[in-house]
Amino acid sequence: MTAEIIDGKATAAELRQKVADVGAEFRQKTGRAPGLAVVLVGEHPPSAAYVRSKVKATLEAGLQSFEHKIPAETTTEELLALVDRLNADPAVDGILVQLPLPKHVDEQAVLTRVDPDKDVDGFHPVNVGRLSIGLEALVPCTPLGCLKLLQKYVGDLSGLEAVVIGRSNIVGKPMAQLLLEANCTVTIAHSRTRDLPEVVRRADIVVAAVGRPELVRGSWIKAGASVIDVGQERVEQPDGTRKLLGDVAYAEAAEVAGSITPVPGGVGPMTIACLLRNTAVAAHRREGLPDPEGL
Ligand SMILES: Nc1nc(=O)c2c([nH]1)NC[C@@H]1CN(c3ccc(C(=O)N[C@@H](CCC(=O)O)C(=O)O)cc3)C=[N+]21
Ligand SMILES: [Mg+2]
Repeated sequence: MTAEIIDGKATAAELRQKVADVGAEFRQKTGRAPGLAVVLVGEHPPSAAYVRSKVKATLEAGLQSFEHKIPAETTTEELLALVDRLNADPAVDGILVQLPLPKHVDEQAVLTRVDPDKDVDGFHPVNVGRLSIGLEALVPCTPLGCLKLLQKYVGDLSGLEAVVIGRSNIVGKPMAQLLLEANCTVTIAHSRTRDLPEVVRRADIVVAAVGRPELVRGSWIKAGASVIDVGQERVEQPDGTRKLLGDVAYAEAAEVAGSITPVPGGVGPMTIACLLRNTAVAAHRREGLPDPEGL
């Protein structure tokens, strides 16, 4: 058996097109396009590359982009002052502070300063709490993208066994909340889990988000399961080239899984599309308009 490939790139392109349509309609109603502010502190090359692709996607969807590149030496106080200005700016519907922040910056203070209504990353404690009690919230982009892929490729998730590997605030925990909301039976596994292979073997849905290249082996996967791979690490190959690897040994897993995301071209593109989606949704809520349909 060979797994169906879950095409994150194509699904993300569809979502981005919907955001573009919804954004154009929003502009007709309000006289402005939804706006996303991205804050990049310092020059960490991978972060700079991610920010470039976010800005490009924002502009391609016809949204307004506000880019703030500030020096690595910026203090917590200065960063809080920038967030305050973005919170007060009526043209800004979404604020994303690119992580990781430099070590001297109080990351939690910065994330908690973002207006929860503009928190398109869904990292503010108010949005975390709202998600956990089933209220309308802005939901973190990576787990939201994973859920959308599962809904498209699996359909109704009700009653399925889901195992999330990884317990980060950015992916693992919100992913578990979303799967629970979708009526899955959810297990969160992590580095201290005893007999991880045996835990994963009972899963109909596996979400791997640990950041350990090819940790999850094909022999861990139940036949027909759906596998979502959030990992992406650049790993040097024997021939000296660098390859992007996920948390799942793809070739092995694809022989047993029912469906699986590739790396690249799986979860990554959905993260960016969901960022645009969250910006459009935040813009509608801020203007008192009903949530756009089909996003
Ligand atoms: N406040 C904040 N919000 C984030 O959402 C956030 C962040 N900080 N910091 C860094 C991580 C990482 N991240 C990715 C987004 C897209 C791809 C992506 O599109 N990846 C491509 C491959 C890209 C490549 O080749 O390197 C793919 O999977 O096909 C990857 C990683 C968002 N992040
Ligand atoms: Mg973890």
